[in-house]
Amino acid sequence: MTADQGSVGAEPGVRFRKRTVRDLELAAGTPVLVRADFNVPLVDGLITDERRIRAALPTIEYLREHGARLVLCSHLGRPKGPDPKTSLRPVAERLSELLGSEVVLARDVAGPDSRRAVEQAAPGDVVLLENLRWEPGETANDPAFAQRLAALARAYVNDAFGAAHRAHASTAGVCAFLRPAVAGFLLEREVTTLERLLEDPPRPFVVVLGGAKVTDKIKLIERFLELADELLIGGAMCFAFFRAQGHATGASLVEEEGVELARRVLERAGGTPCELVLPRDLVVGDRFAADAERRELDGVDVPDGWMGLDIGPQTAREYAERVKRAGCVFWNGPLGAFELEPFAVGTRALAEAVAEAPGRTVVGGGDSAAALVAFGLDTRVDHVSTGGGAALELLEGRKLPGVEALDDA
Ligand SMILES: Nc1ncnc2c1ncn2[C@@H]1O[C@H](COP(=O)(O)OP(=O)(O)O)[C@@H](O)[C@H]1O
Ligand SMILES: O=C(OP(=O)(O)O)[C@H](O)COP(=O)(O)O
Repeated sequence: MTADQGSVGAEPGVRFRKRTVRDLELAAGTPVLVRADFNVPLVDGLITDERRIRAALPTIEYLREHGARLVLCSHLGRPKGPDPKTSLRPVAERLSELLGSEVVLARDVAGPDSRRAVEQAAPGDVVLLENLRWEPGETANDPAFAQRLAALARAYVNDAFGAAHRAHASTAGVCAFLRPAVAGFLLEREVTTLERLLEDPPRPFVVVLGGAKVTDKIKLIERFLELADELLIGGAMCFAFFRAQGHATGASLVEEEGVELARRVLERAGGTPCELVLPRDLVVGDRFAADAERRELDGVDVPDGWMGLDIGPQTAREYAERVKRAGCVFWNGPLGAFELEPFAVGTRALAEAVAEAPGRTVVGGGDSAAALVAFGLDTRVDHVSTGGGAALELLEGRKLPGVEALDDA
């Protein structure tokens, strides 16, 4: 419906169990270590999607206004050690522009240059450490590295929702050495928005799941069969269901391991309050390519030599209608091979329906968020999560180490 990416605070009606930046008592110049998720996509050194940087601004601005010295840190990519290609310099430059003041990029990760930069910073200044993953102690959650990070500041704020499912030195280990340890506004918003889907969703609650693999999403499917009113399935994942039902799947991407899981889901769905909905028609191609021959099938039996690459027009219309009637919609995973223009129609129709839906709309990160951005519709959804894996783990009911480590409210 409308964008709330800039809004801060817990989702109304949901209590956040952790202390937040609002609970910090900050004297002028207090150094605060802020873990953000600036893991943004880069092409030739240029940031192609800056939503994660913008989403961190409310916490950064709040701390600056309260006179803190900010010590920002993040990972970028999965480097095995220091590598200029994964430097946070492009992030420091973009953040400087967005804040309208210089962000000093330290040359190391909590080493002598970081310490010097923090010492020289004035109240309201921002220092960004280099890529946390240049240090092996980060992913190993090494206490010695966590202690080095902690020594840079007198309070810790975690605002890195996208990395909250990682038990790393900067997301979890550091809290053993640095208190208070509180959540930033983004982390609070993400957790409470997603938890509300599990606790008290406006009804009817319609969930749309797509993507490649049933095995990736099986826990989510099982959870939503108990919680949602309607569960609409799309993407290559539906071929495991069709195979389990005995339909021909041609050359479609079928995950063998997923077929048995899909069979179990189909058996269980009858005994739940949720309506499980599969596509009624499909678009097929003669190969996985943008210039493939494209055909619309009136049904779901895929002929030999063809592969299902999108939901068909009847299914797209039906899913759009269900989404528009929903009190609340959660969408994760594209409904077809949306990177290939001829097979993006179903995913685009769903994205448009989510944008137009009058109910509450929440989109998980990953490819569905990328699709929304590509279609220019991301600002018309109530909440687009900045986390892919983190959002799914939270919705599966798993505890996020980056949240658990913080001070209880
Ligand atoms: N019918 C299909 N055939 C082949 N690939 C598909 C099909 N539907 C979706 N995909 C692919 O699935 C990928 C996304 O799957 P996944 O990573 O599970 O989603 P997400 O990142 O949203 O969780 C996309 O690259 C998309 O091209
Ligand atoms: O981009 C991220 O994950 P996501 O693609 O699941 O949203 C996070 O920054 C976590 O990165 P990681 O999966 O390398 O730990």
